[in-house]
Amino acid sequence: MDQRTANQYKIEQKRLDFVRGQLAVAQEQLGDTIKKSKAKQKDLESNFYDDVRVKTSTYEGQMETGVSVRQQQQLLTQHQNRWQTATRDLKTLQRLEQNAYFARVDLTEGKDAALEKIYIGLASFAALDNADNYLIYDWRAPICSVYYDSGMGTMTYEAPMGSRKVNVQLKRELQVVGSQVKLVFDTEEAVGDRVLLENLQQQSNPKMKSIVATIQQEQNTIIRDTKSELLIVQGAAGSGKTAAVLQRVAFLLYRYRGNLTPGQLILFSPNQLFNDYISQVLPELGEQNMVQMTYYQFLSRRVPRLTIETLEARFLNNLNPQRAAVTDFKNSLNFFKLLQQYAEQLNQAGMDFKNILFRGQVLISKEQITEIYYHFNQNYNLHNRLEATKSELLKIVNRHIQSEMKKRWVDEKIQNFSREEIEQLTATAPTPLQTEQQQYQFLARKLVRETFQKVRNQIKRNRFFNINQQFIDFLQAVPKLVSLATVGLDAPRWQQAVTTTVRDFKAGKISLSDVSIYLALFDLALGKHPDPQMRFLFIDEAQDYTGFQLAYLQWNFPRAKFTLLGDLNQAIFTHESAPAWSRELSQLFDPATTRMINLQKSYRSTTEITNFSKQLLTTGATIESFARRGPLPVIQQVKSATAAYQFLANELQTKLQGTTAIITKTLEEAHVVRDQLEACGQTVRLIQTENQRLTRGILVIPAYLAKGLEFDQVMLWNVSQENYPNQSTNELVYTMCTRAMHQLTIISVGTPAPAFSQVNPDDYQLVRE
Ligand SMILES: Nc1ncnc2c1ncn2[C@@H]1O[C@H](COP(=O)(O)OP(=O)(O)OP(=O)(O)O)[C@@H](O)[C@H]1O
Repeated sequence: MDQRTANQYKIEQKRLDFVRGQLAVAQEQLGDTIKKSKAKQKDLESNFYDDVRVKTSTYEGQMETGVSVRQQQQLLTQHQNRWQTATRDLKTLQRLEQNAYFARVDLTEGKDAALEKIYIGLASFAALDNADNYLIYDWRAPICSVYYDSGMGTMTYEAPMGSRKVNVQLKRELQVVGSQVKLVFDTEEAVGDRVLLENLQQQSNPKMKSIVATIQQEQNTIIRDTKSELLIVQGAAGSGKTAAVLQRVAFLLYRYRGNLTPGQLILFSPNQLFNDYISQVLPELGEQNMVQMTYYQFLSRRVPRLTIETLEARFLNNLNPQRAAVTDFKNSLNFFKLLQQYAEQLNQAGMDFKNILFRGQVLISKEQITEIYYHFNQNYNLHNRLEATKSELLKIVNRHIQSEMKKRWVDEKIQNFSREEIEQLTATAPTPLQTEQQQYQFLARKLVRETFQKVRNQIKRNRFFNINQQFIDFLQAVPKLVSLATVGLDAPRWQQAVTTTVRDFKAGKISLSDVSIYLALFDLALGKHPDPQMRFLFIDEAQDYTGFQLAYLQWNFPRAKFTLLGDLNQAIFTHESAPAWSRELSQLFDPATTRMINLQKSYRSTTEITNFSKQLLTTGATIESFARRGPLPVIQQVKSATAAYQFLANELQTKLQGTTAIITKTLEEAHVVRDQLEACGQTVRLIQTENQRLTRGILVIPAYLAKGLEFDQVMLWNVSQENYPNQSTNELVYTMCTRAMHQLTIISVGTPAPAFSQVNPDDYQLVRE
């Protein structure tokens, strides 16, 4: 270390010592506040009524008592809030104590201004004697943006009041662990490759980590965007789309703090395993997780009685190259528009209702309901029409009470009541029941009212709307609404598809495309108001969403700004309609407020793995790898399945560390591989549902569950010509290969898949048995 560098270390160490000193005092003060406020709260609670002036004999006395109780409660809440806030702040300081900051930027803002030294960390911390003197800046503070943007000298950053100009004179990476400055490194660039490389070389973890210290410039743009209604992040596998969006959530919560809660941000993720994988990132940054769910969960919680096609079934169906034109049509944005058009027409005619029953008899017939529904004038919209109908229906139910009271079943029930039961039931009578006649009337009314309550609830919950029939009616009506020829279909083909859907539906089964249609129809026909609260919506692996689904989400969350993360090269479910995806988006969102950011650098895998994988794609040329080296991918060609298992078992026993995934095409294959490896004496864990947890060690996992995840070593099971015969599976092979961080081994029983013939033979090692 030269003298200059040694001096820099000394200066930084001295400053760190100072900051840690302040942190220690601040922690002590907070600890004190917590102790005192808790004690005060306890004291107030135990003496609550002693301290309240209780006077109840006069009206003034009662008023005074009320005021006194309220004051006492306010005091209690104040103390409670105080220690809760202090506890939260203390946690932040404890995090800073472990890692005070990770970067420094020296800059001047405005002519003749003094040089400012900005230290960037996970949270802000001000000097004890001067609240305006920030010793540490939160990485999300507007000024910190210049650290992540490239270059030095004059730069601008976006502050809430507009753009600000600064002159950046120094960018310094710092590695601080507890009380020690471990690394000081000046860089001219944005975030130097050195720390990034060091981070990426580490072994993977079953939980994703935050990347605040090494956010790259394009990622910074994604994180800090507040203007776009639609932000599309198209990026290669491993380019940090997911990482960036999680930091974006943290940024938004900071930027709009006080006005935005984690419950107003929703992330749609590819599967439950992925949710588990990313679950620690936000807590690590001191924020709570946003709402997280899969699209499947979003729908299935509303249709508990229907069995929706599973992720696996959907994947297997889509592997079939003969993908029905019908499904493509149903998945399109146009189909959503058709549905809207159909729902609009329901204002004039065509709503399907069910009879409202009471004790097995028709109380209000569907014809009667239809008549009521359509007798309101043209100005009613679907929502008002329904509400008005409901209140009419409730009135009718009430009118039935009088006649129902005279029915035999009522009389029989009352005659069978015991003395105690009668006493109990009449205890709530508002006026004394003088005669037996009065008592009888009271009981009969009560009985009938209670029995009608179920009917009332059904009305309130729209149970008289026959959604199942409406859904079938809609499918039948489609040929009248659109010329099937324009979407590459004809009447017999459509009819056949409808028959299959109806048959499955009657058996309680429904596909993922159909369930979206079913629920959208339910919402539209009933004029449901969408959710106005959600402010930001994120979709990971958005390339797997159909135009219909995106339109339905937009309809559901009309106030939310959308961020879509996708890699059109990894469209596992909808690959053939990938180009349609972007076209449909431009119809859903105003292009003027849409921004598209392309991430081309892949951070996950070594240069060797990235170079290899990108050649599997015709469009892969633009993907760059981050300069991290490793061994060449290996294609191991063996003669038989037995030899393949033997090879796999040997490999697993020798050189593996960290996480290893054996990725198979289907779940069925995963079962076989697990059983065979166990027969060879190797312990492995099978991931067969998305509800399992990821752990270290060796996992066997089908491709569709490995989406979005990463592992130190990846072994692809049997990517042979036989198993992956054509081009349509190239994207799947690409997705599987790009799960590997350090090492990739591909096993093939017999000739490897044709996908590999596109790859330069120098970029992998072919080992033949
Ligand atoms: N700026 C960064 N600093 C450090 N690590 C990063 C950075 N960007 C990405 N990474 C790491 O690269 C890996 C891949 O990132 P991520 O999973 O976000 O990529 P992705 O684009 O969502 O990938 P895929 O589409 O394949 O799911 C992760 O381990 C992530 O932590």
